[in-house]
Amino acid sequence: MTSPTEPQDPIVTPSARDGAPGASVAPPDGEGRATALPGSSATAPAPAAKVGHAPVPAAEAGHGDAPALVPEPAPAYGSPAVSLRGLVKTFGHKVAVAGISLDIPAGSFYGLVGPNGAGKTTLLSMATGLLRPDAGTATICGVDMWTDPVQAKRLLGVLPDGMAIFDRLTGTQLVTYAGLLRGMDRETVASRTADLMGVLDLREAADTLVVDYSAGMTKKVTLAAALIHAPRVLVLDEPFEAVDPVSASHIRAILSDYVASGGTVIVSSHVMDLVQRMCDHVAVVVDGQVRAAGTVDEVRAGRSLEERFVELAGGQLSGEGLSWLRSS
Ligand SMILES: Nc1ncnc2c1ncn2[C@@H]1O[C@H](COP(=O)(O)OP(=O)(O)OP(=O)(O)O)[C@@H](O)[C@H]1O
Repeated sequence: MTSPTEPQDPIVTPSARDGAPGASVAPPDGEGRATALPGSSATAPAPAAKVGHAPVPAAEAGHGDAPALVPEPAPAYGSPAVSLRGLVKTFGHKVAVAGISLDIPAGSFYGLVGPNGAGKTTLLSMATGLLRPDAGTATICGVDMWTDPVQAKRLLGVLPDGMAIFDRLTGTQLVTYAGLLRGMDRETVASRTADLMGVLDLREAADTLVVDYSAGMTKKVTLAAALIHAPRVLVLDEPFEAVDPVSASHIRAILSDYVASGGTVIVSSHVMDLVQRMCDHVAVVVDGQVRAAGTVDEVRAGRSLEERFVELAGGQLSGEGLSWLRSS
């Protein structure tokens, strides 16, 4: 279900996947997993100066004779970049998210962890305007996602998990398209696209169709599309899945620079060691609820994050069962 207040973001429908860019642009379905190249239609301010360029002057925000968009002031360090209140989502009888409230401090590198099916993707989809909540609110730098989605999405870059993209474009075309959709001027888009393709080790594949990319390459080019407008908040669902270690290390360096320059990163991951090393905050989601949240040190409470995670998720570290599988 869509409502009149939903953002008019570029959405790739199945028919568009085989067609030209812009062949099928529709609002998000608001139910189930959206198929989207998420983002907004205007340039956001730029804490991500390290992604190849200095911060974007306000004048760059417009193109042609369009008036320049003046960036909103960044929230002070420590105030929430993302604030979630009482978010609920059910699918039939399944309660995917059961009333989650969470504050993500600005300038934090925030990990979201939880077992399979815990509700992480559903939560992030509601926070980023891809899935309408049954109840609750999500605000991005003080802007309500569901009452002012266009403004809220200007502040966001999103790497969704498992969504369709315009894969009949080349990598360069896809990233360029994402920048132009956000109202950036062609020169800046071209220059940043080249930077991103280089940093993400996609230069040789720049003119290859995305449909012919490997899973890791697709992940990287989607990340480039999420970064092109230098958003204030980056939401990344499983960004390292299928990505090789060298590329993963490049991505981590980009994200760390981004956070150091004032950006906020929210990353969902199943790799506890990575979250422990990379993130400064973490929330553990189990059965659609937050079981623990805070700084990584607070949550792990003197143990490894993996041990704490297993404890909170009610699991076990030692292998049991499947006795028939043992060879002796
Ligand atoms: N569109 C949908 N229709 C029906 N059920 C759904 C839908 N999306 C999610 N669910 C259910 O909601 C629950 C939470 O799913 P979600 O994808 O948010 O979990 P997750 O924590 O991201 O899992 P994973 O770590 O495996 O990716 C699961 O039980 C899932 O089956």
